[in-house]
Amino acid sequence: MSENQEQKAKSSRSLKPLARLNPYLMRYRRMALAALLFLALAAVTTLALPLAVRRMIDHGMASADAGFINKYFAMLIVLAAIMAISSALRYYYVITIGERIVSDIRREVFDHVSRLSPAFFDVNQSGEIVSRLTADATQIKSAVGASASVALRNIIMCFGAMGMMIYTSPKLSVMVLAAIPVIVFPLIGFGRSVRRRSRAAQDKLAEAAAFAGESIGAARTVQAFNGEPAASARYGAAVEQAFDAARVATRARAILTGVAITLVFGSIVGVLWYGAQSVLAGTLSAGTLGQFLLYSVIAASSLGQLSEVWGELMQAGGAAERLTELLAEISAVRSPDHPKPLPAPVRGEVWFEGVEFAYPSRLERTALKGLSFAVDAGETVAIVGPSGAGKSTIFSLILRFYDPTSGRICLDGTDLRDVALEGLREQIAIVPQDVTIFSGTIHDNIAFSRPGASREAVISAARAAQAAEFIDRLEHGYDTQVGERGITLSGGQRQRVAIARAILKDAPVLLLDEATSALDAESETLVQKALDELMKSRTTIVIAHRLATVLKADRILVVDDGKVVEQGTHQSLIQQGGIYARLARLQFQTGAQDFLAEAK
Ligand SMILES: Nc1ncnc2c1ncn2[C@@H]1O[C@H](COP(=O)(O)OP(=O)(O)OP(=O)(O)O)[C@@H](O)[C@H]1O
Repeated sequence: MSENQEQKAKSSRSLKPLARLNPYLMRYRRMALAALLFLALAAVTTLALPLAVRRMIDHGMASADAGFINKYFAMLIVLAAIMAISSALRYYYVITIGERIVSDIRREVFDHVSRLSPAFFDVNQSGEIVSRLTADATQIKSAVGASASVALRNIIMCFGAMGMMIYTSPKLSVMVLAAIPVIVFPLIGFGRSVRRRSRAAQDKLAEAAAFAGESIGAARTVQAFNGEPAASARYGAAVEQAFDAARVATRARAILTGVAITLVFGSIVGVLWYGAQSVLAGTLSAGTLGQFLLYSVIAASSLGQLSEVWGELMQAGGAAERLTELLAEISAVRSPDHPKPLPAPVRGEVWFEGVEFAYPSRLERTALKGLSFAVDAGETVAIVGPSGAGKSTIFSLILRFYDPTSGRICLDGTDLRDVALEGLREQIAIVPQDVTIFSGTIHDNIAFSRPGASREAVISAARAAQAAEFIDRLEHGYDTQVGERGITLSGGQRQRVAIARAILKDAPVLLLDEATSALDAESETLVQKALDELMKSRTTIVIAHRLATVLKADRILVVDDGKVVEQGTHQSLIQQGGIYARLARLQFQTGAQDFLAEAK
């Protein structure tokens, strides 16, 4: 067991994690109080019933007084009505609070997780997080909504009935009370082990869900490699593991229930036998024994129900623990408490000064090793270098997905760590290699970079990005559904949507990761035209894969093994005959060879 798991196991031996739900409950104080009030009212009316029964047996029936019996039956009806109304209201308030709290938790966890820095997502599977949002949240809902109220009602009933038992017959009660430790201690022990096992089952389920999400998301790749049997086997094994864990948890709960009922009813039967002897001996009235009997049945069934929901509450404790763990996760990258303002408007100078960086998930390998360069406002700089040199890492650091281990990165002379995160990212537009298209309309996808943008603004960005023409040809134009639940766009179309997004954002700094996949000649021309438009009059840093791009750049930075190893224009670098010349020959293929031929 890893240290982390051990810690989790240790902390999962109590109901304490449920206390983490308190702040949420406090938000709905009034509703909670109302629920508590009706809960108590329903319990008290239930507890009043046996009193009526005794009086009826001892007075009404013994003396065959019809008027007395009628009066009592009328009272019973009133009691039943109070019980019915208060039970209905309790149900309404309790379930509503449960739903409300879980909606709040879901929103908060999602808000929090979506703001965590990418370092978190490097080591956590997205499917597992989604499973926590759905399965764990649902468990909390049933706990807060149902189990907690059942538990509370039964605690009130149990104590109330026990009090009334003592009032009815102290002697019989002493015997019952003596049996209680025998009943309660084993239950507590069992309850703990149930909770531990439930957490294990939920963990296994989350693992299975994570794998399913990954595999279904990559269905094409899986099918292309005939990977379905392997994926099915892996998912099947994960589901079976989850089942095994759930069965172990269920077995523990079943034993818990059985043991509880045996202990409780065994003790009651023993005590009643003694009571029956007392009635025969004339030391106890039949009505009193009846009353005692009813109270002990109420106390026992409350205990029985309590032991059942106890397990559920423990499960919910596990779920609350897992969700609050997510909420306690602190983002590695945060806005400073007192952010420095950036100049308005931002000019767009980007400096790297002796930047060292290792990914938090791979600290042993330094990705950037003292990287320094400066990009002037409005300049276009192309970054080239072999695979794994650290080019994408540079982009991640400019966007402040991670902070450098040492050295600093500045925008217009201000260290990125001193600037508000949102303010920084407002100044940067990115066109990534793999464009994410969200499910929604084309309009929404372009306006993603500027929510609330007008239709005119979106259309003009699409025009500038050479995307308007293909959008106009779609059946519903800008309102066409794309992404997961809509049509699929081609590689070139996706890129132009991404460029339109960047044009609409109109930020002073542009990060452009050129697609490596070859587009057909027509798309290529269109994408190039769109990019030319986008790069106009702003600082552009481009991870270049095309000859046309490096030729147009004001300067080329050659990055290798986390450092800038050469700088200059295409021509000067070719003449140096270093890494760039070699890369250019390989990377830019025929285009470069033509160029080299021309240069000679
Ligand atoms: N999220 C990550 N976590 C851990 N290591 C990473 C992560 N992303 C990249 N790396 C590692 O950091 C190094 C630099 O990667 P980077 O993606 O910056 O290279 P690149 O020059 O962009 O390569 P390519 O041209 O192939 O995209 C590589 O060794 C890579 O394995």
